Amino acid sequence: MPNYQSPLIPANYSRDSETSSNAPDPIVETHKHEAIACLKQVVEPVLKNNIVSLGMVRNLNVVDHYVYFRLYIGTHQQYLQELARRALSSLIWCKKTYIQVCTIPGVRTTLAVSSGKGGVGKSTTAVNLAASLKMAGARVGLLDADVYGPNIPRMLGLTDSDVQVVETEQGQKFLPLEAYGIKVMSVALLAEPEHPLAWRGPVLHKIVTQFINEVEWGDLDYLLIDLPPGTGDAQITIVQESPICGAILVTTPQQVAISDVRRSIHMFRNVGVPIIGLIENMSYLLHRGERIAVFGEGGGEQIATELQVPLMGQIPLDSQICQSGDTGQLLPIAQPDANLSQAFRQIATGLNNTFVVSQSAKVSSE
Ligand SMILES: Nc1ncnc2c1ncn2[C@@H]1O[C@H](COP(=O)(O)OP(=O)(O)OP(=O)(O)O)[C@@H](O)[C@H]1O
Repeated sequence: MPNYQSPLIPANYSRDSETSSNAPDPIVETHKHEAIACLKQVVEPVLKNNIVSLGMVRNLNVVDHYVYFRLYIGTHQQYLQELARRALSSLIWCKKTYIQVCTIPGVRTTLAVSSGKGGVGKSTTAVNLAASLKMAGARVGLLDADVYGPNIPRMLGLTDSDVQVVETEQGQKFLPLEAYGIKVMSVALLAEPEHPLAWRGPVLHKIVTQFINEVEWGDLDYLLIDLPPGTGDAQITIVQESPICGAILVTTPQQVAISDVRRSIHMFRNVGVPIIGLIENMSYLLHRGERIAVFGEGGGEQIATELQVPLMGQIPLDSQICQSGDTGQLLPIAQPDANLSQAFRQIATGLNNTFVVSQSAKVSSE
């Protein structure tokens, strides 16, 4: 896998030993549980949770007396590797630990923006959230990985732009474009215009891993990844291949959108990626100071309570957001006092309190 530190596979490691028997070896299973229990003692101090619950430890395997796993972390969290190694050293049977560190160089916090179904305003949310984070002083990148409908370049007025390739120490990389101070890369920028993006299986996997690893982002506080809607191949590949710290789910108040969100939440939990929260888009229409619930009421709150995820914010319907989508003007920048801009600002502040502000507080206290 390009740009990931080489996995130091033990010399006597063989994939056959993973598959030689269908029945799980009870000793291996016990050792795996013990290894996970040790890793659960390693706490990420800013997020105040252990690295297993944060979805940072994946593909954990025990072969003979060796523990192998992938550690998905931000560029500022390299120290967790040493803490994980130390935690495992308490296992008397464990002779050596092999950790494959998976990081996007320069990127601190990678967040996925996802939705259970298409058309709920996922890309609109990703773009406006990126703009609000940028307005709050963060360095932001936006990766449009919606292979089935990449429309972020159009939303940012970047349709005719060419992507440059640069030489770096790690080989050739794509240079992201920039709009409103946000770094942008999209599958649409690499595809032929008007050519349908019907990527599947290995091609999809290759494109996605290239995207994640072969873009020269520079230093970013946040990389927002706009995922394709739903819970299919493409989403799972991206989520499994990238150091995503958490997922933000976008829904509308309608019942049908909510049942899809439920499926999405289960998918993220199955692959061990924490849900940061839920954004209810198109929540209401503001008319003469009154909120009109065009698509029903309370859906976001209901699912947030049911599945125990925070409701990060409710975004109103606003016809101006469509204009901004079509003309490349962003409401949080052009009209920071608009109701919709304020709703996004509140969400950005919440994220900054979790990921960036508290992190700088940590750095200054060190
Ligand atoms: N809060 C809002 N108020 C008014 N219109 C909105 C709002 N959010 C999104 N829209 C409009 O809804 C349409 C769909 O939005 P968008 O493309 O962001 O959805 P999506 O979930 O990313 O769709 P897909 O996943 O199918 O690409 C767009 O025309 C967008 O301008």
